[in-house]
Amino acid sequence: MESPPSPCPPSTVRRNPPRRAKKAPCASTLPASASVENLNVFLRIRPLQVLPQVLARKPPKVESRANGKGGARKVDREKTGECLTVNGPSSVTLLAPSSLLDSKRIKNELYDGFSYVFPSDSSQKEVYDMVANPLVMDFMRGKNALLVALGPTGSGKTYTMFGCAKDPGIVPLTLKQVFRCKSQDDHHAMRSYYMSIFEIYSEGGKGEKILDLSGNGVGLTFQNSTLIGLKEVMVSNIEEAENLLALSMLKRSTAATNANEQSRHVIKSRMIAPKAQHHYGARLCRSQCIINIRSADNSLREQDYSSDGAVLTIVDLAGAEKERKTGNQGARLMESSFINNTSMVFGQCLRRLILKSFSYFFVQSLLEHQKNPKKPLEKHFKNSLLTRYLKDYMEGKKRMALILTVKLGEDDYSDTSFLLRQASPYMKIKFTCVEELLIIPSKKRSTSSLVDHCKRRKINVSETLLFYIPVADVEAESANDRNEVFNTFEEGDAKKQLQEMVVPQSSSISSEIIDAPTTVSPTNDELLIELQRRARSDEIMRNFSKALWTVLKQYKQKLIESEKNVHNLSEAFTREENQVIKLKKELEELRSYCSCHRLPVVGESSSLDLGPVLDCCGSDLLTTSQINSSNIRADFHSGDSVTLVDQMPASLHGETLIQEDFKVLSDCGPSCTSGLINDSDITGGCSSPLNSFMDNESNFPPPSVKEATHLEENSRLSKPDLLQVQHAKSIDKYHQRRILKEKNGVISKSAKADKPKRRLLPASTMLLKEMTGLDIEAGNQSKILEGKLQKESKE
Ligand SMILES: Nc1ncnc2c1ncn2[C@@H]1O[C@H](COP(=O)(O)OP(=O)(O)OP(=O)(O)O)[C@@H](O)[C@H]1O
Repeated sequence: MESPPSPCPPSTVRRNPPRRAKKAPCASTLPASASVENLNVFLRIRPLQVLPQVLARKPPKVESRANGKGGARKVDREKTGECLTVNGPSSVTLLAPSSLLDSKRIKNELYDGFSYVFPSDSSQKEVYDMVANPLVMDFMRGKNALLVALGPTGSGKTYTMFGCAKDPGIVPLTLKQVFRCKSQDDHHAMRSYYMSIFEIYSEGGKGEKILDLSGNGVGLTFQNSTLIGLKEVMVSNIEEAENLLALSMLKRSTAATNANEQSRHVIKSRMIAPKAQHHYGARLCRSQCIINIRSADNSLREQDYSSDGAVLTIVDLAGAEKERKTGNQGARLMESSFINNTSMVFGQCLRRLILKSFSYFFVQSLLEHQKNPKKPLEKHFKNSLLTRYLKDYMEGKKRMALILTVKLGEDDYSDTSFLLRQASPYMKIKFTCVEELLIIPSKKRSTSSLVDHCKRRKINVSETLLFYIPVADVEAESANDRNEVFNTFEEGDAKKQLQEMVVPQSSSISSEIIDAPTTVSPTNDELLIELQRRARSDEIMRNFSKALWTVLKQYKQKLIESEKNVHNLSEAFTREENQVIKLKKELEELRSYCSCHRLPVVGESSSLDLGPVLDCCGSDLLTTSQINSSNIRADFHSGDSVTLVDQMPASLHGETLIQEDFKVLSDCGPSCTSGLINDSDITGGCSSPLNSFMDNESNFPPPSVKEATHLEENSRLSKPDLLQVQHAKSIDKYHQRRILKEKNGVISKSAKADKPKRRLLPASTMLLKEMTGLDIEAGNQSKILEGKLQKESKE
């Protein structure tokens, strides 16, 4: 039965949406197969003054508040100096101090939707029954559970969790309940229980440390989501468990700050025996204390114990405090910063859970992630050791409950207001993908058969679906929430996409389930477990694909870089090739200029002027007289000619010739291409290249008168004689030019050094012999012999 939302007076602001307060779950009412649950957030108000008579008085009757009216207690703030009034079992009003109210800056605030509000006169037993007992029952059924106490310093967290000797708190009462069940139920009697207690603290604010309280009090390290070295102590009965608890509490690091000086006075005034104070941690603790109770199946081998069984975790957080108020300095200030940081991170994780419970969280974050892959999915739990340890809870994979403790005094208004504002949205958190750990063997078997069946049916369930299956199955309230979720999406693609993702898949899965053979009739709970398992494997695959994606991206980057390199190299190669082509062209050009190197092809009626040929060989030792021009006349055509350079020995290829000279000599060439040399060739010299050379060479002296007459005489000579004359003239020109250049210092020493040597004579002769088939030397020798004979005959 649900109570109507509390009315909100005009002078009061409603801080959280008017939700129908849920009936506080208790052992008897909590359904075993509840699949979707809200996070239970309880509020406990510490009495304004903790007097011995408070402890001594009898606890009020629970029924009077449970009906929704008994808890309401209108308090006249002016009279009591209280800042909080209880309106009902699920709502409170925070009364602003009169100074702030008068300035109209602040209004009274109404906080609604708590699982239950424990007024200041609530007893420990009452708190246990409402808060912890349902979790203990779940634990005994094999479900994991977590209970966390949150609140400002001195608000009664430790008191609520541990209590005192006379009035034990949640932890000792839990242990009692566990061992009572063990003794009463045969099934539980088969199980063993292990306890581990440790604290996370900061020594002078220098990093977070973990201390094993249940073991030897040694420091622990946290690696890969496990505490290394944490000792689990097996407890067989309530006495053992209580002793271990008392010993551990003695080890717990404590220190008082200015802020809880008052509390210390309270302790003193309560006149609780020091032993009792220490017995259940009534000291003021500046560390996060974590108590684990684990159940294990006796039938399992020892090595399997650690992985088996449910765990009930109870956390007593160190109280957040305002540095301004405490006046902490130095190491104490650092320490309180660490505590505040842990509280803040814890709050961030819970706020993230709120989004997650609205189902579209994953879709939204995945869409965001797809848009901007560099943006990491936020993981606040990594920011503190406690939240890292409680990772599964912080990700909504396991159930938990919160108990907020607040102080009632007007001085505590800001602390109380801060906590209530921070915690009021936590009530929206829903557990939709809790990983169930069923320890009952029969259930295990049925689950595995269901898993096999589902495998056969190839039911494909995505994580998104996981959120909606229970939503579709459960009732109207959940359906409304789903609509809320859809409505939060803007009209357009995103909404369509989400609907497409959800609706067809859920319909397909339901049809699959309907089609399934009637021999297997899995319950919703079992189906949910299977879906959760699948969601987990989906998540693993998603993470794997993310990693793969990252690696592929890196490879792609490398590929692009190497492609660029290849491109650059190919460009360089093309440049080099062009360069080579250019150089080849230049070489060709040079060769083409060097037409005098062309060897005449011996034709049928070839007539050759050997002058240029001899010139090009640099054979200045050859004289016209040595050449029988009539014998070596050749008529060659440019097209048929074979280059002399190609056929010359390597030693003659431009190595022994001075380049400059080579050019000069080569310039004579084209004159030869015209076939037989005309008279004009002799008088006018060579054809254009030679002419141009002659014209350009201003330093070249014009022919003397003597030479002119000699030329005239020559013009009357026969053609073979003319050839001789032309040859002699070109050699003459060559010599003249050399002398001129030497004078002008154009020819360098090295060039002089490269001057053709005498030994070239046989080579050129050989070449000529080869090319023309004429034996110049033989001819010369025969000439000499002829001359000698003539001389002798004259004599
Ligand atoms: N409901 C209560 N009834 C009687 N005494 C209470 C109650 N709540 C708290 N106290 C007393 O108030 C004092 C401070 O409480 P407690 O040490 O539990 O605060 P705390 O929130 O744990 O502080 P811290 O965060 O600094 O550890 C203690 O002496 C405790 O006995």
